[in-house]
Amino acid sequence: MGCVCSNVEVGVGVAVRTEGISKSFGRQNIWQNVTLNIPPGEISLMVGPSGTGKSVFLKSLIGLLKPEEGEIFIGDTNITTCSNKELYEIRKLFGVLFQDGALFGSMDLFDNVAFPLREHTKKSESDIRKVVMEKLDLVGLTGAEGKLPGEISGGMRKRAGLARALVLDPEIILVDEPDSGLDPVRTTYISQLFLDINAQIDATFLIVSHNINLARTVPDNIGMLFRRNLVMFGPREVLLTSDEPVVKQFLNGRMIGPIGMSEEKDEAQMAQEQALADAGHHAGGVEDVEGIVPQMVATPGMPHRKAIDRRQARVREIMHTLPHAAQVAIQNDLDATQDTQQYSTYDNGDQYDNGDQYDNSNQDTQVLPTYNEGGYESSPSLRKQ
Ligand SMILES: Nc1ncnc2c1ncn2[C@@H]1O[C@H](COP(=O)(O)OP(=O)(O)OP(=O)(O)O)[C@@H](O)[C@H]1O
Repeated sequence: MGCVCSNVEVGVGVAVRTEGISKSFGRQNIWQNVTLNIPPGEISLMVGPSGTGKSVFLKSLIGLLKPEEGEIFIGDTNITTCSNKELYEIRKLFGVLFQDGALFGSMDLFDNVAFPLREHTKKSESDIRKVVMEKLDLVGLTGAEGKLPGEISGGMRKRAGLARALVLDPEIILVDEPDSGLDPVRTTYISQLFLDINAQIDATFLIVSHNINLARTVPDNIGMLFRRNLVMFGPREVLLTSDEPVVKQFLNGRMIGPIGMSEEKDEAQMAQEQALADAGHHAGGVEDVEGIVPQMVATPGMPHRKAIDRRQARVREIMHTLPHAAQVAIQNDLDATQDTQQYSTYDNGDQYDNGDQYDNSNQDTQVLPTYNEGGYESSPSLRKQ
């Protein structure tokens, strides 16, 4: 397990793995049989309509909620069976940014950010000051340390929450809806911070969000929860080029598709909405975005984001298991990176003559690739409930 110290990085963030986990509250099943590997040191994003259990998933990963079935591994530790003492130690690997920053209203930003250091370390006050000021600087809040949470904007509160999430040098950073309550510009600023922090400390990120812009431009990997199942999890190119109706609908924010106002739609409602759209009624969203928009990069001057190299090596190995469109997008990206050593060039050249390597013929069962140790395996999705 790697360790990240204040200024010196000596390892990569920790891998997070779930094996067939299911969670219910009483008779309400939230999700079932969720198996995925979150690659260490990369930025992963979980999307899904409201109420699909994204926050419950995050809370399960740090042991705040316990799935009734399955196992969760943080590095090598199975947190579903480990002792409370071990769980306490494992939690120190995490930095968590909750939706509202979860700051103490009566403490100024300095004391809020210092809180975990005073609780969990024996650092002197002068060392605490050094760390707190460094983290406040990292999130652009130098000068605001004396303010109370009630005196600053929502965006600043989130950044203060992020500074607090960073003070114990986490190896895994969980972020719950970073965009909630933020305008699109501030959301992009905080997204830039995630990429910069990832470049600096190589921590594993899992962000939960329904923000389409963020999904398209920030993560290395994307997963989607829908109808109590993990529909897919894989490199960004897999979801961003997917023809899966629920994924396309979600990423374009349209009414047409399986997602309804309440969690799901029946066939009759889908047919009625399609008929309205065919008759010219605007189904919402923007025009379908086809293909991949460039991924954001770390701010110039930041260290090179090593997650890019690791992900490329990983994706190269399993490329032949991916859908054709994802292969094309990945190859374009690999070529662009080779040419420019940047991760931002977009070229839509079609380098594959056909999708032979990916057998997509089984349209009825809608099998989709889910990343697992060593590659992708097909997992049934959108099972009719
Ligand atoms: N502690 C709890 N006890 C009972 N039910 C809960 C608890 N926590 C969450 N739930 C229920 O689990 C479901 C999923 O909630 P969750 O907040 O994880 O969804 P979400 O996908 O994060 O939604 P949103 O995008 O709207 O934040 C909801 O129906 C919620 O009411």
